[in-house]
Amino acid sequence: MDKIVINGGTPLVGEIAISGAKNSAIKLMAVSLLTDQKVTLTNMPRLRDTRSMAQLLNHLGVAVEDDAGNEMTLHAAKLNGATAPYDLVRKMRATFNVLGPLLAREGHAKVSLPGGCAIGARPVDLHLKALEQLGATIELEEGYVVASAKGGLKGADITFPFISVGATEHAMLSAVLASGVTTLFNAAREPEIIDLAACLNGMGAKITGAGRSEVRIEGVSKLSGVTHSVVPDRIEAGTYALAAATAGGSVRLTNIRSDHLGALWPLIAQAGAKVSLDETTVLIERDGGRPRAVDMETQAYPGFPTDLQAQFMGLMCLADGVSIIRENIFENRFMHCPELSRMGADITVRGREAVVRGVEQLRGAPVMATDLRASASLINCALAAKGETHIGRVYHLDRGFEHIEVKLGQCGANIKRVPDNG
Ligand SMILES: CC(=O)N[C@H]1[C@@H](OP(=O)(O)OP(=O)(O)OC[C@H]2O[C@@H](n3ccc(=O)[nH]c3=O)[C@H](O)[C@@H]2O)O[C@H](CO)[C@@H](O)[C@@H]1O
Ligand SMILES: C=C(OP(=O)(O)O)C(=O)O
Repeated sequence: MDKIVINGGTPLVGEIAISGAKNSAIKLMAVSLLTDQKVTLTNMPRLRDTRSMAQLLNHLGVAVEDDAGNEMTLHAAKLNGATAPYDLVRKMRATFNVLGPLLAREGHAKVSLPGGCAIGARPVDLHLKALEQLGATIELEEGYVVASAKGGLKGADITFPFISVGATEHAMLSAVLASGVTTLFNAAREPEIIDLAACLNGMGAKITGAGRSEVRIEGVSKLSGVTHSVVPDRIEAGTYALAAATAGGSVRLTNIRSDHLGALWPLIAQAGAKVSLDETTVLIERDGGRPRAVDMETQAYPGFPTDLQAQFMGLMCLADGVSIIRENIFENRFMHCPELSRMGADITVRGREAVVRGVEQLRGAPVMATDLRASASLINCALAAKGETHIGRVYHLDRGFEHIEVKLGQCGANIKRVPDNG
């Protein structure tokens, strides 16, 4: 296993090209199960999660051509079966979203309950209820969901009791080949949902309303192949924007969709960094002095993303004042707090809220990555801290950040990956 070593305290200066979105790419890969023709994805990030998804799809019979660059072609001419085993599903969340497509294509499926970051209980009841409403019969057997839809899936009205990104995507992936019309109410509105709909529509699906709370899906009998470019990763972009604000300096991010981070830019500006935006780039500049304390709470899109909560907290650790950070999406997403405290941060967690009293200086320390985005907050704080920080368990980070040492290194960060013999 590797660790990342950062010698902090130098401002970041340079340019970073943002990759395609992990959270879109892995769902787009599952789309390949819905057609016997080729699905080509461009602007694909090269990540541990995309590799894990490719392994699972390959196990199911999908031929995966990966050009070692940023293009991937998936071809499910014929499937090997409809079982997604525990070992291939447990590493991440989105692997579970093969259930609906397998049901739609094969009429039955057996998929292990998923894994993913341990940031809450993360049940899949909404996914299963949606599939049942589409006519599937579902049983739980020894950690597996065993589902069948003998006469095929049938369109239905599905009202989500609260917003779920994964359940919205899963319902869309299942309903595209169902007979009749499906309407989703209280659907998630994340850019990744719009990306998924755009890809499916490019294959002949009839989806309208993606990105709004009400999504209409008119089932079609067949989908064709497609070439689709993955939407830029708003979480990677937000992470590096916050890295520049935390460590100071001047960093330009390219290949972004700045409108996808509408909740972040005003908060970075309130914290004292200069934010200069156009549609596809942003320049973040902060020099001298401490950031200002700003309160923040996470919300479903277009609110502040929970996947940037830890990184925003990293910035607040150095603020002049007290910031209250409220996590509304996941009940256990403060695992980075004790690790940030090792670096000298002053954070008190009270249920869903963290009270962050900014300190003047963070100091390097040995810390441990606890989940994907938590790891990114440790990186950002280590870049700002005085001295050396060793970040263990970087496999979390590798799930979702492409070439992070290279990208930050280009901006002058003193960061390296070394074997962890500890
Ligand atoms: C791979 C991927 O895209 N992951 C993202 C996705 O996760 P994911 O799709 O798992 O997140 P959801 O939007 O589904 O979760 C929101 C909340 O709903 C709960 N819930 C969800 C489904 C369900 O059946 N029952 C239930 O109770 C969850 O535990 C959580 O408290 O959206 C999250 C919220 O933006 C992001 O943090 C994750 O990075
Ligand atoms: C929580 C995340 O991923 P997953 O849903 O796969 O755990 C994430 O991308 O921040």
